[in-house]
Amino acid sequence: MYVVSSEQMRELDRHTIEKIGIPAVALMENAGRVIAEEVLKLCFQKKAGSGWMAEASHGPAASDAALQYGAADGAVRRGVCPPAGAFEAGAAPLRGLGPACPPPVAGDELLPAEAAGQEHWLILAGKGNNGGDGAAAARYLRDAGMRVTLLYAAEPSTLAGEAALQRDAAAALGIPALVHGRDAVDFRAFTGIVDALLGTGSAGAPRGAYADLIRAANASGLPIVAADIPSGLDADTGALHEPCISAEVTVCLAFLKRGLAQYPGAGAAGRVVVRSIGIPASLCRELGIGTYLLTPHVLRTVLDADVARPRSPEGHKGTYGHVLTVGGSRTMSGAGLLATRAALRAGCGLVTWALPASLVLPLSGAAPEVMLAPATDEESGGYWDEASAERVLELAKTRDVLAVGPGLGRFEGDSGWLRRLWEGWDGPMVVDADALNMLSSADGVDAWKVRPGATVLTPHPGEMSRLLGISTAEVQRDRISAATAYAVRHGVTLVLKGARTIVASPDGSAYINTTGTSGMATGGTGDVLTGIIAGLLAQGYSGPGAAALGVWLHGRAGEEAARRRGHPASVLAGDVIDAL
Ligand SMILES: NC(=O)C1=CN([C@@H]2O[C@H](COP(=O)(O)OP(=O)(O)OC[C@H]3O[C@@H](n4cnc5c(N)ncnc54)[C@H](OP(=O)(O)O)[C@@H]3O)[C@@H](O)[C@H]2O)[C@@H](O)CC1
Ligand SMILES: Nc1ncnc2c1ncn2[C@@H]1O[C@H](COP(=O)(O)OP(=O)(O)O)[C@@H](O)[C@H]1O
Ligand SMILES: [K+]
Repeated sequence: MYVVSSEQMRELDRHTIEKIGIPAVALMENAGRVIAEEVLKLCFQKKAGSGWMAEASHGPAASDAALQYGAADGAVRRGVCPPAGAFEAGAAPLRGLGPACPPPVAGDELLPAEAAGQEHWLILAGKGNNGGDGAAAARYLRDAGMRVTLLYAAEPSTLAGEAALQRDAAAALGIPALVHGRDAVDFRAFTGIVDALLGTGSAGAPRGAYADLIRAANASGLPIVAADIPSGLDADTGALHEPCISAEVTVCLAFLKRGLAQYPGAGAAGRVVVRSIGIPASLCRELGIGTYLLTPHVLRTVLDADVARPRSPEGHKGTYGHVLTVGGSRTMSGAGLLATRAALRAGCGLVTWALPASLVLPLSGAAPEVMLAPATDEESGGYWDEASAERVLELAKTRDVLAVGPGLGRFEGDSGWLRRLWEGWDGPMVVDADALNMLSSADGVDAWKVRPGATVLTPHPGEMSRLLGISTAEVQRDRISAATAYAVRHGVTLVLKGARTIVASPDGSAYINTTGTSGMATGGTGDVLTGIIAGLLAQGYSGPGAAALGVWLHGRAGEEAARRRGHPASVLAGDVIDAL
């Protein structure tokens, strides 16, 4: 699934209208229609969930709707909404039972007429095209049997172009139109709100009437369906302006906007449904859009990485590569162990763990599948030293991938030590934890050799802030840009961790992950990720492929660990490895 910025969305709109010849008003008409459809589905879901449908439905309308949602799987009884964007034409006829053909279904009747008649929705409309979408949606909702009232943020005469056409069409149908500041509005008279105040053309915090209406809508307690984005959300970064709509559903038009894929925006948007409005997806490819939501389909088709991870029946341990983990120290040996075990669970053939010499004996047997290699002299007291770089390079000669950082600690001359590995080892390398801090404190990183092998950096936001020399808050304000800019500039794959982890590749493309759980906010899960990515690199995946598949699998394993434990709060990093 493509993820676009406002600027890219404008380009896609322009191209569709000017080059393909689809009139702007047709796009807006489609927008209005899909927004209305999602409102009707939400109403249906709420009615079905409340049991109203079962009690009140003796008439044909309710059974029509049930047919449309495929009642056979029990979805209607449980009040579960059908999959986003999926409209069933009708349930399959029951063969051999009853009439051969089901009765005709009114395809537009998404909500039984009786239920629609109980709804009265307030459509908040801005003066731009987002407001035009709202006016178009109002007509479809009215046509479905709902009462609707438009509330304009500005004098309706200020609407222009397609939005003015939609305003006039709604007025011609007699849809009541109120204007903020002129007409008194009691929000308690309504059953739901469509937020069509501000879309991708908005800039900065909502002003004046827009801010008043957003506050009133949030305070009303009514369900809010946002058109395209919640008003007040920065569509590019996911930052929330004050105030910002808190939506139950966001009907995102054409393509997912960046701000809906990142927190805190994802939280304000509620359930996000991306609906087509006639802008062809092939245009994204033509216009070079390279930001994606990370799905198994994107992994397979864009990154050549299959979540099924097929293995050759005749493969042997040599087929799947050998990882050298470089990490662990006296007070943080567990980090090295977690990365090492995770690499094995990710499916590589062999793992050797290089660690300070005095830790070898105490840790022998901690993971029987792992080989241990002393990387320092006995005197190091369980910590790393500058001289160990040569020994690590020697060990690396017979291994395929280096995973450097978990539990490493800092030591005298460590940035020079990292540079020795960076420039002396040409194969794939994962750089994490204190190795990232060594990189941050190194002088003149730009002069370091460009590595021929894949280089994957896995910072959390704090480590990213040190790499960029900006605050963590600044990193979080626009995570996609921060990750992409660094990856392109330094020719590395950069994994910016945290909820909705971003994988940025050196060619400028970026992938936003959606797997994972808050249960993974616990010490050691980052070390597990490092091991997984190293294990995948050893099996021959590209840097971006290993990083993206690794992040996806890591999140899925975290979800599974939370399920097994019964609560996310009880997940330990080791559980994530066990769930792989
Ligand atoms: N063909 C297309 O393009 C299609 C577009 N589509 C839809 O259009 C949306 C984009 O529409 P858009 O570009 O007209 O901008 P939009 O989001 O309505 O806001 C602009 C208006 O808001 C105002 N305003 C801005 N910032 C403000 C603030 N902070 N506080 C207060 N006011 C503020 C600004 O006023 P101004 O500052 O210019 O006086 C201007 O009047 C897109 O999200 C999708 O829903 C679909 O119909 C499909 C076809
Ligand atoms: N709320 C969350 N949702 C999804 N994933 C999360 C969440 N919180 C943390 N994670 C994941 O857990 C891992 C934590 O890594 P990190 O901060 O490096 O921990 P550590 O250094 O203790 O190993 C990252 O992969 C991060 O994306
Ligand atoms: K909106």
